[in-house]
Amino acid sequence: MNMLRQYKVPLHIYMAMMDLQERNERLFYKLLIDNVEELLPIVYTPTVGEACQKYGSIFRRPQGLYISLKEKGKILEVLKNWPERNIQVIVVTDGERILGLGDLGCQGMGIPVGKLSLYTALGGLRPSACLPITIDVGTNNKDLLKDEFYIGLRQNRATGQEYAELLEEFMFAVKQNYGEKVLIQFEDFANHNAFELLAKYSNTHLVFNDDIQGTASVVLAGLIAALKLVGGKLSDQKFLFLGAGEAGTGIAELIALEMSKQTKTSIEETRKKIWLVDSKGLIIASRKETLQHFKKPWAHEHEPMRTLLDAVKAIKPTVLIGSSGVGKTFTKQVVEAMASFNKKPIILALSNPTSQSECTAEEAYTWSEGRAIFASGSPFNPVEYNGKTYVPGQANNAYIFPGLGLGLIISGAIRVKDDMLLAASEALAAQVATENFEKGLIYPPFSNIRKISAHIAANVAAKAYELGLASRLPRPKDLVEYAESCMYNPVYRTYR
Ligand SMILES: O=C([O-])CC(=O)C(=O)O
Ligand SMILES: [Mg+2]
Repeated sequence: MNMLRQYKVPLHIYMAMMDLQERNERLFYKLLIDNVEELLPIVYTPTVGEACQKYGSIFRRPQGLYISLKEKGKILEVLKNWPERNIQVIVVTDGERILGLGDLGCQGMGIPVGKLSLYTALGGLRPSACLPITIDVGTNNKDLLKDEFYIGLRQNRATGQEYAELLEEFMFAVKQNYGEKVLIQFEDFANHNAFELLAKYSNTHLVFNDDIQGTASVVLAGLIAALKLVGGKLSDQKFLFLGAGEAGTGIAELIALEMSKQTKTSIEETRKKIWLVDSKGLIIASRKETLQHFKKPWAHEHEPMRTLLDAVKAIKPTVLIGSSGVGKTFTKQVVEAMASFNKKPIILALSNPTSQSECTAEEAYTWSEGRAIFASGSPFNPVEYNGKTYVPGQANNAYIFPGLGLGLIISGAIRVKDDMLLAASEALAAQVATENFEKGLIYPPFSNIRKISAHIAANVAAKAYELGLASRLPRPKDLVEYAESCMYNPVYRTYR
């Protein structure tokens, strides 16, 4: 840590950490686990975003497996080249929508690598059981295509049938090579592929999409916890989203599902409490014809509203959620409007990395006169306002996916179901302690994350058993204890 702390530039710490991961994996994980709050912003958002942008020029060794269009017909062989055999989790991207940074092509590899290091550090999966994969179908990023250090195929993205066939071959090669119980996490695919891949493979494979489902689960957990601060039930809230992509519609759907379960009303009914704004304004019934299919359920009757500010004023939401990938969109006027009709407005600026955050923590607290309950996708430091310290929470799927994955694996689950995401949310919300609430936090600190992950894993596993989707039998009695006993610990072995 002393050596790492000599670097003042976060990217340099990132590079030193990647070197350490290569040279002494156990020590890498020991540092990451013991200093999680300090190192998470390095190996994960926001620094990992910068690393992906510059990946070609900081490249040392391939840390994961690249599968390109050129390997079509040979994907199984390529998988067999990976030195580890007992893979339990794959995080795969095609690099088309890396965080809120757009198409970074093959340079998106930083994301599967970073996510999997959290699977180990936060969720306790063995490093050797984790496989980062980047599918290279080209990139439409003009700067990268011209960049002499670009590491991927120099062509525009393959689409349509060519794309679908490569992914189909990949999905079945994975199942053939690693079996039914390998978990495949889809990460940072563009909207048009993300929804389709998830729908296509969720009935044949153990898959989930972190941006759609992981984000949904973490936000729902934060909202359940936030109700302890604002009072009332989830169904008493009114939600407005800026951004109707994977995160926005994924969160909206999980909230609607939870409200529908709590109030025993239909999901069509509970969806009516949720409004979404996209780049064309408020999503309303008169736009239905031209909307992408994943936006259609949110097209309610309303007059057109062009801007977020107009929509906020008209809808008067109690919860405002930013998931558009576009920074600085929660302006002073927007936050002031939220604060004008809410005693405690809930404001979540989820877009990553920090540069894409809809507003900063300081802005949220200042513009709401310290009344906002604020959390963001990338971390912000505590803020002093009028002599009081406000600690913003980090509403990031990193709270959920390591524990969710651990729960799926220890139960031998063969499918992911929405009820498991709800179970994960409830477990996370239950981990927020009184002392966290007192600081305005709606998430527990990351310093306890391994304990939190064990609780999430236990709740998810319990749900898998309940649904008859768990194949590890008999069911362990105490699932929290069992989850903890399965977790990897980076300790040196004693020499004999
Ligand atoms: O990586 C993160 O910090 C969260 C995430 O999945 C994304 O922004 O795409
Ligand atoms: Mg992501």
